[in-house]
Amino acid sequence: MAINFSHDTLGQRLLFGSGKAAQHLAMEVSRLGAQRVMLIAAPYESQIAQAVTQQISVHISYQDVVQHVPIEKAEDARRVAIEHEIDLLVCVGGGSTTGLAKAVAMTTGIPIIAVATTYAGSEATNVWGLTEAARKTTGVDNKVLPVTVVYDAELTYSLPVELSVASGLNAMAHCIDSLWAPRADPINQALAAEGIHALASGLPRIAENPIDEQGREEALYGAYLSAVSFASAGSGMHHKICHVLGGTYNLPHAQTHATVLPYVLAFNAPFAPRADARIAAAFETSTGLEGLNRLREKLNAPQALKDYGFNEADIEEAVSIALPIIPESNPRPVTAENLAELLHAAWAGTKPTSN
Ligand SMILES: NC(=O)C1=CN([C@@H]2O[C@H](COP(=O)(O)OP(=O)(O)OC[C@H]3O[C@@H](n4cnc5c(N)ncnc54)[C@H](O)[C@@H]3O)[C@@H](O)[C@H]2O)C=CC1
Ligand SMILES: O=C(O)/C=C\C(=O)CC(=O)O
Repeated sequence: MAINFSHDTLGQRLLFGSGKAAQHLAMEVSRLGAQRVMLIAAPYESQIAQAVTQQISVHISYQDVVQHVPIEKAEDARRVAIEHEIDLLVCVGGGSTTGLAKAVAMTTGIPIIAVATTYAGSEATNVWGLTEAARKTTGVDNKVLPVTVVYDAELTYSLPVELSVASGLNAMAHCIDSLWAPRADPINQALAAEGIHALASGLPRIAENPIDEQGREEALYGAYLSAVSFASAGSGMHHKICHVLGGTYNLPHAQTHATVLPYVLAFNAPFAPRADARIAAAFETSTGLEGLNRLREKLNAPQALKDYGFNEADIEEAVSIALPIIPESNPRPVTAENLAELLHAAWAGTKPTSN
């Protein structure tokens, strides 16, 4: 078969090493010649942030982080950065913290160093997200891509197992959705497949022992691959559904991804045999869904959207918001009926099966 595609690779430095975050961060701050650092870290992440920034000088610390980046929070952080003439943003935390740093970078152009402490992967994408009037908007802008990412598995030891599992499955969703997303190509598909493999290996080790260094390192490695493939391939059907659930109904991000993913895989797999074969190979199972379901059982993964605050009565509205934004690249035609059926199943937590 002829090989014919175009692919953009984003430029970013990655420093990966357990126990080395403080040293790596100091090295990067000095390399960039930054004088006025704004540290962004949520209250839960402040202990980690304190340890990681001990070798650098922080001009101001900012903690007002809210998931899905409400516009008024973004505007306040931008104001603070401008008032303090900040020349470098250092964010230490999960996707919400990185998301706030990105919102500041988007309008000010201030560079970011991201020290990631979950598996959301925002640190490795040029995708921003903002929520205004109960609608989440996402966009792409290279200004928001952190110049450097620092990964240190030890910083993730404190992430509770339940959140590690949900966040790891958010990364898994980046990989799986990338296989049929609008800009899917052989390069991002290869990264996605390796990401699935790494996450499937690392996450069960974490569920068994949250301070398992190998498991934590594999999960971070998988998260990075997942984010690079997602940034390159774009948002597929799965991400569009989850953005509506997160932005409009304020559902928790990682748990929502973890719950919806098997339903989207079950929905698309019969219409995407090559993607399914790739997912199955990465899981070393006979179908992708078998691999994902087995992993989810091992991890005791989130099961039903009703457990995370989604109301059955909101399904119709969610369908009407999500349907127009589902990409045409989706392998299976999506209708109001089959999307409502998918959301009903995800709401109730019935076993995801292909038909
Ligand atoms: N722009 C992009 O490419 C992406 C953006 N996102 C965005 O990221 C947000 C979700 O990020 P998540 O990381 O799932 O959640 P999060 O950043 O909201 O973190 C969840 C909770 O875990 C705590 N936490 C983080 N790291 C910890 C650690 N090591 N130990 C103990 N507690 C820790 C946080 O303080 C928070 O309370 C959403 O707003 C989502 O839209 C997610 C993926 C990609
Ligand atoms: O849904 C995801 O995991 C990926 C992208 C976003 O969440 C976009 C954002 O809101 O920053």
